[in-house]
Amino acid sequence: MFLIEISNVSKKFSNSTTEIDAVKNVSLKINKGEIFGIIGLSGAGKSTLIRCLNRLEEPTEGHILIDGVDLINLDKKDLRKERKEIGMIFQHFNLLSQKNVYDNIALPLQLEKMDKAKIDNRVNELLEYVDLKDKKHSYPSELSGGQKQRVAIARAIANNPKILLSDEGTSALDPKTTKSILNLLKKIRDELNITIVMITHQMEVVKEVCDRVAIMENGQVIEENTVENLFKEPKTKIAKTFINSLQGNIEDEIIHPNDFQGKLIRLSFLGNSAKKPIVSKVIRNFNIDINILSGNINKLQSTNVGHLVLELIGEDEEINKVFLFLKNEDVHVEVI
Ligand SMILES: Nc1ncnc2c1ncn2[C@@H]1O[C@H](COP(=O)(O)OP(=O)(O)OP(=O)(O)O)[C@@H](O)[C@H]1O
Repeated sequence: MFLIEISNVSKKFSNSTTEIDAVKNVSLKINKGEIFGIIGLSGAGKSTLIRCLNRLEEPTEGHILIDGVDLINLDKKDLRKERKEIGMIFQHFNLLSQKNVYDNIALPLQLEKMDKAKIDNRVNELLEYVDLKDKKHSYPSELSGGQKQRVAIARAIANNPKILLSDEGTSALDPKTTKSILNLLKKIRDELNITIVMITHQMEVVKEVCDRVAIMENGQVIEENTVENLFKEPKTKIAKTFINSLQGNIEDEIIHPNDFQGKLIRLSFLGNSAKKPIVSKVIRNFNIDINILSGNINKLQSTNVGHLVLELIGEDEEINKVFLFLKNEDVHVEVI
């Protein structure tokens, strides 16, 4: 069984003059222990969708099942209970500025009416877990962005939820701090077995931690893929644009097929196929010339994905033989 089942969820915002379909008929299934990314450009509907997952936003249609329980059918009291299973972090941290780090983390435990000694134990344990023991008495204004997000994460997992939602949780952070927060999220998934759903507009985040990803555009999910396959064989144009936005993937901007006389191809290879001397084999076995135009490699959670853009110069018949050879070597070929 899936831990989260989003089925046919839509959300309309309307006022007297306009109607906006922020989320349109989205269905997704997320496994226990997964880190699932939802990526899309601004306005795609990501925030609205993730907020539907704990009913911070009421879906206009559809169902949200958490461990088989449909949140949509719950009354206020049962919803409050179910929400304890779903922690959430935000781009701007949403800490209480009047309370210090200790009290911010203690808050959800106090709401549970846990006794003081137990709260003290749990908060100290959480401070240790997120590596902020020395900031216990500091106020949010005295912390860096990364430290604030660590406090927010400790608060979000204080009640041992099954799920952690991240609404652009690293978008306000610099790349190094982003990495350390993503590592903390990975640790939370690995050690506490908390399922994480994160929305982001950064492909770096997806590449770094996600197992699977859904791409949203105009309120709809237009592609759902494992991160491996997304990098190897993106199905949609927007997925390709996101991948190309990563540092080093600038081929779209500099390589135009019209500028070359030969056939331009883009090879994608995963894991083992990345280790084979493909190019030299092609040159040795076929009567063609090769011009290497660009290459890069992306390190994903589980494997590496390499891309190589080549110009093949030779007879069509020979080039077709090369395509067949590459296919047999488990290399994906796209003619640009
Ligand atoms: N409370 C609201 N009332 C009216 N329209 C809204 C509301 N919240 C979101 N929208 C609209 O719904 C659409 C989707 O917005 P949403 O914030 O979900 O997108 P997003 O992908 O998260 O974008 P961003 O990354 O910029 O936050 C947008 O057109 C937005 O203007």
